[in-house]
Amino acid sequence: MSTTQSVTPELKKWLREQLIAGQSSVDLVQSMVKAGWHQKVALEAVAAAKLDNWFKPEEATPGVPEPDLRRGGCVLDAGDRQVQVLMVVERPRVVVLGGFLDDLECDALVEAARPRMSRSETVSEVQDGSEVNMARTSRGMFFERGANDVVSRVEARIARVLNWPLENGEGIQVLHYQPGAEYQPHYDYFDARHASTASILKRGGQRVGTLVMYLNTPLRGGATTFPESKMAVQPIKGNAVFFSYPTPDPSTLTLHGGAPVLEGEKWVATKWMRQGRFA
Ligand SMILES: O=C(O)CCC(=O)C(=O)O
Ligand SMILES: [Fe+2]
Repeated sequence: MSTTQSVTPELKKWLREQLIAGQSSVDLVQSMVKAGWHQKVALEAVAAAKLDNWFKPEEATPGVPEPDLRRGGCVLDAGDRQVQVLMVVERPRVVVLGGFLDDLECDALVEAARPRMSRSETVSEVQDGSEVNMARTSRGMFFERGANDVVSRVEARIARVLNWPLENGEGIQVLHYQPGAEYQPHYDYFDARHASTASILKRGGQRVGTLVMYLNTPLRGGATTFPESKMAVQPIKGNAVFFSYPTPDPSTLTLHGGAPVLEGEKWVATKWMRQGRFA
């Protein structure tokens, strides 16, 4: 063969499939060499196929909130501050953000929420409305959208970083977990089988994304866990975990929970984002 071997689209496709099927790069290079390819060409072709298999942000699902990661930025411009991109996962779609809130914002949210906390409720599975649920042993409250200056500032930041209209966001919810308290794994979208879902969906449609912001750092425990992908995000003050789910379906792998707090306490603020305007 000549030294100007060129890799055909068919070969690229085959390499990508082999990599997805679990073939090692070394084995693939060896089989290409056996088939007459120059080692250098084979190495480059396999490396290119590996890159092709990596998640391409421009192919992100439309119709859900999503930070702009197209240019591989490690830091996002949130308007009034720079937010760090700490981890990016394709499926479930999870992005961990660093420095989303500053310490003063975290403290202000906790202090504004503290006098208004009551035992958290979840949407009732049997009747219209919500009820106290043993799976959720935290205490919580909701801020109306734009409830105070800090809430407004944080809501504007969320809309900008996640490219999602502020009007599609529910009011921020603050949760407080004492030692032993947890939020057992659940999906944030509304389950079509529940009696109350039809009336909930009239206000802005389904939830399609969640941002959980950590308002303090517990001493031990309290991670946000994604059991299906065996992933845990540690709750560090000021950081946030974002995840999205284009369909209200377990295939999104967005089952998640708040692991029990083992020592200290845990405060989070959650913003749920709807498909349409949440009025
Ligand atoms: O506390 C956590 O880490 C998770 C909170 C959560 O799942 C929610 O607010 O929907
Ligand atoms: Fe949740």
